[in-house]
Amino acid sequence: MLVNQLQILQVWEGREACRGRARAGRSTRRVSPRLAGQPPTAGGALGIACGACCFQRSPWQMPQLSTQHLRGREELHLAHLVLSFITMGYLWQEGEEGTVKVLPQNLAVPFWEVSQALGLPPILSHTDFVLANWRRKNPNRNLDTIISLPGGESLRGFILVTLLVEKAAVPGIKVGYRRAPRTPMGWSLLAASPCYQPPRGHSLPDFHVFPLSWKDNPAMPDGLIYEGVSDEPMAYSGGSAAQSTILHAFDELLGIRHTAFLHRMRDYMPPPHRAFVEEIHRAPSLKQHVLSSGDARLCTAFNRCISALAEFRSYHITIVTKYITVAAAKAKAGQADPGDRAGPSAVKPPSALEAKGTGGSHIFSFLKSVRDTTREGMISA
Ligand code: HEM
Repeated sequence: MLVNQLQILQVWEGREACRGRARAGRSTRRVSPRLAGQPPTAGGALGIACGACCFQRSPWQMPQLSTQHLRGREELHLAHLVLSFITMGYLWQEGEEGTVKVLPQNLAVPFWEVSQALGLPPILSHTDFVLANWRRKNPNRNLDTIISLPGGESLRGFILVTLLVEKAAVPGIKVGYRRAPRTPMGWSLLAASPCYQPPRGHSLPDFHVFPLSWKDNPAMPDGLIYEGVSDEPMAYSGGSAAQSTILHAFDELLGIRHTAFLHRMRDYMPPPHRAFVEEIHRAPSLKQHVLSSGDARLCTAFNRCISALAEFRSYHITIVTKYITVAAAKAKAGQADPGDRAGPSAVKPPSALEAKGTGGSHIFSFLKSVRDTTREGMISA
């Protein structure tokens, strides 16, 4: 079977999958086939809400997907989204133990080709997980994700909340780009903060599937071999909102310099986003302009933007604290989120976030240092 662009679109919309299931009278498999003593499949164990059953065969048996029919950025992004989720399902279907070291050629080659065409790394990034992963339920209704992972409603809520934060930042980005000193960027960030709250009825997410990295990950110390692409393993960081362009753009606009880690995250942005951030970096300094103007009102407006950015980051730290504490407590009690169909083991926080004696202290010191560096960007009176 040659999977062309149309089939990928059908996978996206889940229509073919649903029809296929209806014809065959079977339901979507949600149990790990490896655990069930069957060969692993590309998407089955993911419980992907869309067309996973199109990929109910092992990637080793699956025909090599052709990317030659994909046209335009939208289709490429959609293909990247689908291939990245299938890859994640294949690699992590049994959690962090017993991870595979080789991505089969049938999956690796098309994933690599689509990634090259988009200038994105061949891994599920923020671009896939959030920016490309939404649709309207119908023209007048609310947003929904295209693909989700086990994690129930809470994970779907997390994806959409992050998307709303991106949306809330748009006015700030627009004004910031025009570099008007009386930017309402601060308001934009303040408007984004409440978006952090889980939507009504949704609890905090159980990210048992995170971190989905094969860089600096003890479970995959050498990275991943993309069969048919290279014999050498390659290492990539998984998706994180640290790869979101909005915060990088605001930081550059306000002259805030951050860590090597955050800089490295720019490699995970779509090239036009990266170019946008770099263009702001190259432009004459806004802070210098405000300072040399000697205008007290400009200084106040500038500082208000810095405060809003620091407040936003403080709020984020509060949410991350809640998540780590709640997830650790749930894991201890062996409780699952009611919306999570994957069972009690699913509430186990990922090892990188786990309070393994450190209480996740490395994460908090990182996030706090980013917040404190932001505060240091203030113009003193
Ligand atoms: C329960 C929800 C969340 C958790 C547990 C969480 C966790 C984390 C963690 C652990 C990091 C450290 C970097 C990394 O490991 O990649 C991080 C960074 C970051 N997160 Fe979140 N996050 C959450 C929600 C959000 C949302 C909704 C946004 C909105 C865009 C966001 C934006 C960021 C940004 C921009 C960074 C980079 C650090 C910075 O610029 O301050 N996070 N997050």
